[in-house]
Amino acid sequence: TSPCDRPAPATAGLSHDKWEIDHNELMLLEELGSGQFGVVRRGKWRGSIDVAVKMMKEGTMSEDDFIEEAKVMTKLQHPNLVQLYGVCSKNRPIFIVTEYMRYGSLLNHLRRHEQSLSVNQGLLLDMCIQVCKGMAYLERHNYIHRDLAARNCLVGTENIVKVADFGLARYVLDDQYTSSGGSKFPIKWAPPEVLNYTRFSSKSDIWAYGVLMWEVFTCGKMPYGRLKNTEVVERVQKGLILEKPKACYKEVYDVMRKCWSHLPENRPSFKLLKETLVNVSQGIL
Ligand SMILES: CNC(=O)Nc1cc(-c2cccc(-n3cnc4cc(C(C)(C)C)ccc4c3=O)c2C)cn(C)c1=O
Repeated sequence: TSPCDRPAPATAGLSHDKWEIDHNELMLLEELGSGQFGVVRRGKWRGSIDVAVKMMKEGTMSEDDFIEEAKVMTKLQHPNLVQLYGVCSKNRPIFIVTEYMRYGSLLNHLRRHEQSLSVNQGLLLDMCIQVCKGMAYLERHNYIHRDLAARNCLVGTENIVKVADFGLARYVLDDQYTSSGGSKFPIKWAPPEVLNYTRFSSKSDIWAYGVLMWEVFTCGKMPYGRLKNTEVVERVQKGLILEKPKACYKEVYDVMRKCWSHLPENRPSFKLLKETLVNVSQGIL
């Protein structure tokens, strides 16, 4: 009998994993910048969908572990999370294909629009609430970001803010980034238990979220100014915290301070934080 009249094997089509993207369906456009894993470009997927494509530089990522994790990450879907569409893992370098955010990193956005943003605390608080919603979703799914900061959030149209690159820190091969003594380790966003034991948890994400709130209400200042990492470690371990930003309601600063409770168990959950911040925004605005 000819192959065409034999029934297709039951596995036909399943072998093409839905998180695998055919690179022939991608059209690469301008470069957006480069991050921990190398160059990122804007692109079009299937002719019309705007995407960002990370082109993994050799030796920057433990690729096989990541490709395994990608199956889980594509299932994390929320309006305030930058969506992972899939990976092109059949060739090297591998591509990570995500949703495209038109206005780039939140940190650059804050710095660029300081004049108009510094007098609009309602908008600043709304940005913080959007990040909190995305993080509350990750918390519900027991997913830890490990590098939450304004630089790792992205801005879209209508002041939409989304959390990016959640969980990717686990696949970075650069010791300067992964070890707490390294030059690229995000010391200024780390709580005592991470500085001392690199113990990451949703409660360490909460500490980082408090620093992100401080970044938002200072329109992108560097936390602890020009202090060296060693000086920041000393201060944090002694219980010293970031001072209240000038243009920041006391109720908002009180929320930041709760995120910086020395003991992880004394910090709020993202679920509770969201309710608190929404109440604060209704109360003061
Ligand atoms: C104008 N619009 C845009 O530029 N839009 C966009 C810019 C980027 C972009 C461009 C260059 C570098 C990076 N970047 C930055 N930090 C990173 C940090 C990490 C960790 C592991 C250290 C957390 C991993 C990857 C990256 C990374 O790829 C990004 C996110 C990504 N997306 C989705 C956009 O919509």
